[in-house]
Amino acid sequence: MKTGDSTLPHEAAAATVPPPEVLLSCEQLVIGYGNKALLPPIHLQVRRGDFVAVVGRNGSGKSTWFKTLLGLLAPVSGRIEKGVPGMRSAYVPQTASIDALLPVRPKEMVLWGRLTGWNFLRPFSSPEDRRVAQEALDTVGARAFAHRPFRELSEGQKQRALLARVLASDADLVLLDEPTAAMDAVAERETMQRLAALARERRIAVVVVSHDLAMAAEYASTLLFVDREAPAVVLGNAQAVFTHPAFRHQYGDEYAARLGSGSSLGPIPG
Ligand SMILES: Nc1ncnc2c1ncn2[C@@H]1O[C@H](COP(=O)(O)OP(=O)(O)OP(=O)(O)O)[C@@H](O)[C@H]1O
Repeated sequence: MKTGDSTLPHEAAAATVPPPEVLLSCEQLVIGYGNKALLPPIHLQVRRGDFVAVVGRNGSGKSTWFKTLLGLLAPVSGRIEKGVPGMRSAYVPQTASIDALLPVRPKEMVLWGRLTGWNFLRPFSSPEDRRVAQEALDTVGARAFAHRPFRELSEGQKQRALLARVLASDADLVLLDEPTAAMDAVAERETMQRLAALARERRIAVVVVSHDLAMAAEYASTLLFVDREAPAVVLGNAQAVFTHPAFRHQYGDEYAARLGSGSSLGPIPG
């Protein structure tokens, strides 16, 4: 069993500059069901400004890690620390899991993203809330369908609405489970660009599950590769992950090499 290097790139920065705050920390975290470990221990720190992409094949444990971070599933062992006091987190589930729940329109959904704690007692949103919500809807190109029922939207439109909610939420830490799965190629790239900009400019920590490895490599500062079969957890930059034996075993040497070289990618062989 292999555990990757847990040092994120900025940790190598000059010792005189204090590192950004840690917003999420997993200490030898073992995830699984019914006390049965799914993966080797996950050991990482996510700081302000980090953009971490979680990659791995279907059934490899990505959503299980998210569920554990959210407190929906108890860790088998190890610890999770959520950063600083008063920190706000936002979670964007895979679209399918909220479809039926919401007889609501994107406009309200995004506004509600601004409410937390005692704010729930405030019956009306403020002009500032409405301004921020509208700006978020515009940013993701959702203005045209902001007033339509959420459940009538296309999958890609739903994902845009969910992204607008994150933009409006002022969260410090954002966890997104396959936020671009139903988007067209242009929207997907725009979304990854926006998430990278959020991390960089607003100093938010972004953790995103993605099956688009080339896009993850291009925009994320760090990749977390999980592989239930090996089993393995590999943390590092794209180069380190794509050359790792466990990754090459799962995706094939040729495909991994093409990813590593950044050349144009065809479908995954096999
Ligand atoms: N409630 C559960 N009890 C037991 N095993 C489960 C449960 N939910 C999921 N699993 C198993 O845990 C493994 C990891 O599932 P998980 O949903 O974390 O994968 P994933 O990497 O998110 O996959 P995908 O890319 O398909 O979304 C799978 O083998 C799955 O069958």
